[in-house]
Amino acid sequence: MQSPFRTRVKICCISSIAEAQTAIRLGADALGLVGRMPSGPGVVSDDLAAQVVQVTPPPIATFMLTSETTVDGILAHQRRVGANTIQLVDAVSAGTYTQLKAALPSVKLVQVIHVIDERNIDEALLAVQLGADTLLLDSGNPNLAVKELGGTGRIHNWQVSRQIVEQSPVPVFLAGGLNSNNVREAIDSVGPFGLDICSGVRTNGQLDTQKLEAFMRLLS
Ligand SMILES: O=C(O)c1ccccc1N[C@@H]1O[C@H](COP(=O)(O)O)[C@@H](O)[C@H]1O
Repeated sequence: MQSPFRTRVKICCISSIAEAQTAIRLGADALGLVGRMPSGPGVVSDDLAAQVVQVTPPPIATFMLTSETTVDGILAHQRRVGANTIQLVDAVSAGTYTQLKAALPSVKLVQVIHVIDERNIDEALLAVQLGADTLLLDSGNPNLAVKELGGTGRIHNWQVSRQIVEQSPVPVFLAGGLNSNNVREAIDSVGPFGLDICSGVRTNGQLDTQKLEAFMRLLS
């Protein structure tokens, strides 16, 4: 899929209504709300996530990040939060996308691929075949004893990510360690549809307006 005229931006780890409003004011296309995770700095309660969803106007998308892997667990999480997009940060079994779409026809499904090596290309294309609406390439490691499913602040192998972008029939977001120092190189080398950022626009865990403004100015 070709890049849009302006690379889209999802601001993740939203931790208050005020942060959501700041992100929207500065140009975010989507907000990320991190549910319960085995590790990572961005987790918020389902109650807060639901409040942010309630105050977010169209056309801004609300991405609920879930580490649930069963259909029932994912549906229960979505019912608590009400987001219009579900970001699956862990691998799910083959029939999951079809069952989620049947239960939630208007909710979009984003599959995260943690890019480690070229084997992730097949994993990404299979997720699309099975029903993922969008891919998001991040830098976690689901093979660790305590899984890392995102929020690492690290970049990954962007050459593999580029190959996924070139072969994917659906939009691809790039995540993992992005900031205003590397965002231009990320866009030029990977050519993603969108970018997804958490730690790179924060200071001491709080959304930093100056960092976010600097980041947004560098997009094309
Ligand atoms: O932020 C977290 O705590 C988190 C935990 C588990 C899964 C995803 C998480 N956040 C996502 O990770 C990406 C990358 O973060 P960073 O920019 O490298 O800090 C972020 O965009 C969120 O989508």
